[in-house]
Amino acid sequence: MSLLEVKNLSLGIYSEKKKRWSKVLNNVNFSLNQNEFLGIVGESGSGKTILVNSILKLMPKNSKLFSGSILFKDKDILKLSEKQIREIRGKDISIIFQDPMSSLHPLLTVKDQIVEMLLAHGICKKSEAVEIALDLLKVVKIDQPELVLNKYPFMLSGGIRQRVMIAIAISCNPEIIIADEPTTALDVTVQKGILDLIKNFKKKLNSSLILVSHDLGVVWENTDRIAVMYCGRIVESGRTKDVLKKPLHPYTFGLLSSMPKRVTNKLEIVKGIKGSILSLDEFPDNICPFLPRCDFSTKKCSEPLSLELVDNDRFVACFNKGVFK
Ligand SMILES: Nc1ncnc2c1ncn2[C@@H]1O[C@H](COP(=O)(O)OP(=O)(O)OP(=O)(O)O)[C@@H](O)[C@H]1O
Repeated sequence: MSLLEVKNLSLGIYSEKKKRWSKVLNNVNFSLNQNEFLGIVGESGSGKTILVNSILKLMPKNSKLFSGSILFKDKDILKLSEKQIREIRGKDISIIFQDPMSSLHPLLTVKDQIVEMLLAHGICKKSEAVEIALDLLKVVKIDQPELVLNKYPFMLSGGIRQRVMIAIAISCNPEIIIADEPTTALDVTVQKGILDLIKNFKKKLNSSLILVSHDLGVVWENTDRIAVMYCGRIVESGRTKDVLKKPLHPYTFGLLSSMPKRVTNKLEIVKGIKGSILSLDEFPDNICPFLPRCDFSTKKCSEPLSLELVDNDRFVACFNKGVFK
């Protein structure tokens, strides 16, 4: 059985301006197995953040669940009370946000933030907490951890802040760690160090990971399975290597063509995908939302479609699977 199962998840957000609901998640299905690393990719606005935040029941106030469930250890997270979900957050499922500055408490030292997490979940006695906080800073490879322990977030560099965020995320040894664009706010030299740390979760912590990124290279190198999102839907999923070596959905193919490749020391011209992502309420619910941008569409593409199993653990929502090969 899977560790986490997202079933038929549809979520709406109310727009005051338009005076109507937009479906930001549309019948999303995926699962996460024990010790598995799953990548979620897609353009900005495709629904990646809203999806992973839903796993911790952190949906925006102006949202409404239309359908679906998120099963973790036989419990539907979406049906838990605020008190019940608070017991799970950080302890069983933790999240590393894109911008550590906005997720760390600005008025608490690093020590206080880690200690608070450890004590809130009963991980250790008060007398042991500072020692454990120090060890955690060593685990995330922070130099001079004793000094960093007493600093406030604004006194630290972006890379160190993100390492502190990771220390907090792993402090309770959670079963699932969600990393939502964990390196986007950091410069390139720091990114690799953070990704190397995250890679180690698998061996050292035995945790499962959901890694959200718009960078296919990052997902390729760091995950076992991948789900490609477009307009609030998963359009293709499967083993990362299978999907990225032989994409079957034209959107995945387009994302891959948009990756810069170095060829004989010259930068190849990136092909990209024509047009831009639709606003979510612009398209009928069950019609392929990629249709207006697709170079391979046929008449059949204006008929309703859904995500179909095509091979071992490989799902695709397209009538013309792999037609561009
Ligand atoms: N609080 C909110 N109020 C209104 N609309 C929202 C809110 N949060 C998200 N949305 C909308 O939901 C859709 C999905 O947003 P989401 O942030 O999940 O996308 P994303 O794929 O994570 O994008 P990015 O890569 O830029 O973070 C977008 O159309 C976004 O404008």
